[in-house]
Amino acid sequence: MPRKKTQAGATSAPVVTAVEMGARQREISVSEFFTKNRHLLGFDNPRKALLTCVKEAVDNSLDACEEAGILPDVTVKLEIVTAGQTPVAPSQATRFRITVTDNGPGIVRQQIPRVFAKLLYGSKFHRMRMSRGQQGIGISAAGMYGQLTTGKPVKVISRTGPRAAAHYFEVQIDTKKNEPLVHENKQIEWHQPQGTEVTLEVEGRYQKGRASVDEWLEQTSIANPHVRLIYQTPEGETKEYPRSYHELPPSPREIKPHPYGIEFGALLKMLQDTKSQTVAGFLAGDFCRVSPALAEEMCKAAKLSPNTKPRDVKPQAAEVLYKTIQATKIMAPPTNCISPIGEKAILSGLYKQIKGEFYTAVSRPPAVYRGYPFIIEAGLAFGKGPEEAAKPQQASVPLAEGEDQGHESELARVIRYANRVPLLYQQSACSTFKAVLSTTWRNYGVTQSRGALPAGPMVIFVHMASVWVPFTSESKEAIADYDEIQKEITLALREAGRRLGIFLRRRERAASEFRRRNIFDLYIEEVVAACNRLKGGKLPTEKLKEQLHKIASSRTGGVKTDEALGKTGAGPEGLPHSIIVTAEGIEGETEIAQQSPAADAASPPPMLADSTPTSKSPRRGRRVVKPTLASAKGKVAAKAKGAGGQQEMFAAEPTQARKAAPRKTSPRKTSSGTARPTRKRT
Ligand SMILES: Nc1ncnc2c1ncn2[C@@H]1O[C@H](COP(=O)(O)OP(=O)(O)OP(=O)(O)O)[C@@H](O)[C@H]1O
Repeated sequence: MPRKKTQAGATSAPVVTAVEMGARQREISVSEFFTKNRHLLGFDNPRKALLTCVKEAVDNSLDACEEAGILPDVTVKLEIVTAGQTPVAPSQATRFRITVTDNGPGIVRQQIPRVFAKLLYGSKFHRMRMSRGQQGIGISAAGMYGQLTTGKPVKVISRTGPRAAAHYFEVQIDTKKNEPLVHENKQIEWHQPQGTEVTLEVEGRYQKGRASVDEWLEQTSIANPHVRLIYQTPEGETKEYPRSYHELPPSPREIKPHPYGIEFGALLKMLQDTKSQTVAGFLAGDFCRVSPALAEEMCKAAKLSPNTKPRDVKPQAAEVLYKTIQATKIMAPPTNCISPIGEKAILSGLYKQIKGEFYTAVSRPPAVYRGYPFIIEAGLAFGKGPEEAAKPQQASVPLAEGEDQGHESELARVIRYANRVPLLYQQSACSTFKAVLSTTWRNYGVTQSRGALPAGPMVIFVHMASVWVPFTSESKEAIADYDEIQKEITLALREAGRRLGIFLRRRERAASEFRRRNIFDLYIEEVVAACNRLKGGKLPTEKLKEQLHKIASSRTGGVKTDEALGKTGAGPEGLPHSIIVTAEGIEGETEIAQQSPAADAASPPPMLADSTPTSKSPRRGRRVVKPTLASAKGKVAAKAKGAGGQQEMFAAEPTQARKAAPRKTSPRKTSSGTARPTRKRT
């Protein structure tokens, strides 16, 4: 190799000629690229890699079930793989076997090798329809990671129906070619009539807490209350997240691209690829919201004959057409391609998983970014639950001026979702998190330091549903900061915050009125006795007492105070899609709160309550709710029929409007078969 001499006479590094450089040029396969850059796919450290593998497999199972119209039953099993016989503690283990089984439609035999061992191969990338998966990378990347770290192939069992045979495959990726290598392919006996089971062996680390597999599954259950999820932890524990919503989300429709959403290059490509014979036909047929009349109008404005063959349109004419399209008023894209979670299901999920005193949910109307329709949803769970709230405050040291109570300094927790999938990493890069920070929570009665999260026992839920979620990277961890998206999230959070503000203000006012009333009530006995003495014992004391109690009540807010404190069973007035939990019972969307136990009755005993709760969101587990009464306005109250029983009885009981149902404690079986008392609200 020629070496150049520097001016000082020393020999420099070898010089390479263009020919030599040319000889080194090589195509890079997508698998090779992602092998080197696996951090881009969420495999940057063993703990995160374990989560990414679970996430990709579960997302696919849920997508497949929903698309096939099947209520998903998904099992996730994490097992420790040891080299020798000595058992290893889960936190010390470095290798895991992940098995995810679903009851979905299965995968046809011919497709299995490419689905699991070829990057950028999938059914979702090219269509405009909401789904968890988008890119066609996820599960094959997880398989590739397993292959890279343990050398083991992906094992797949799939069956497309009870009459079809179950097929077992072992596949790996040929990373040089990005093509599958099939090591095993046979028919087997499988106990499931239909579905798919994927087994991956990977290097990983299991640690509970924030951004763990446990947290991800818990959050998945919040946003997907129609899913029944069973999780077998590496510790050998089985947790079940029961189905609390028995309807599938409405199936999203596939739509065509909106003209505003495409870039010039994409238009050129579409003109070449279209099956339409004329430009007008192309515009009306290949885009949504373009009628034949509008297509003709656009052609006219672009000075292009509507009958021109699309392939004959020259780049210059195409550019004029592109500008014309952008300048034309076109209806926003249809939104039936998106399936939001919905206020009821969000409330149900939050109520099921998080102990609190106030819950609310907001679904915004559809909006559009870059031609892609999207919907933002927000939810709030506030408080620690009435049991915690009722606990006597610890004798505390007097607070200095401006100093907060202990729980006040606890920051809110934000749980983020994209197309129903929890996002656990890169929080600060996410548009949802930025919107939470920029919301002025002080306006809603919550303390907040400048540029910080609001303080208090609060969980803030944000969901973006779209046909294409703009993630900041292929690992799909944070949503990019488009102005339209940011604005919608802010509006949803403001509405949820406004409702929280109403609840807090009302509760504060009512509590102080109630204290005042108690003081009046205390003196009524004394006053009546004194008056009676003055009148020589001839006073109708009971009547006077009753009158004085009435006055005390009306002077301290009357029924309104009782309502705000949850003492009447009336719903939270002026707070739509909300639940208020008080020591007396629940108010508002009581039907939602009742759905969990009903669901439980249909499925084996859940073990959720047995799992360790996270510090800021203690899990509710299964709870028997005993809402009190229907208000005189005809609001319904739910009757609990006993522990774990079906709780579908909703009856309007206007006559009982002031009688609180007695609450009992009844024993209930846990998953392990031991009796556990149900929660008692009083
Ligand atoms: N359990 C399953 N049941 C049915 N089909 C499946 C299952 N798992 C994967 N598939 C099919 O395999 C394809 C590839 O899955 P993969 O996870 O690689 O990509 P994706 O889900 O399309 O997108 P992303 O990379 O964003 O996750 C899916 O599009 C789906 O059609």
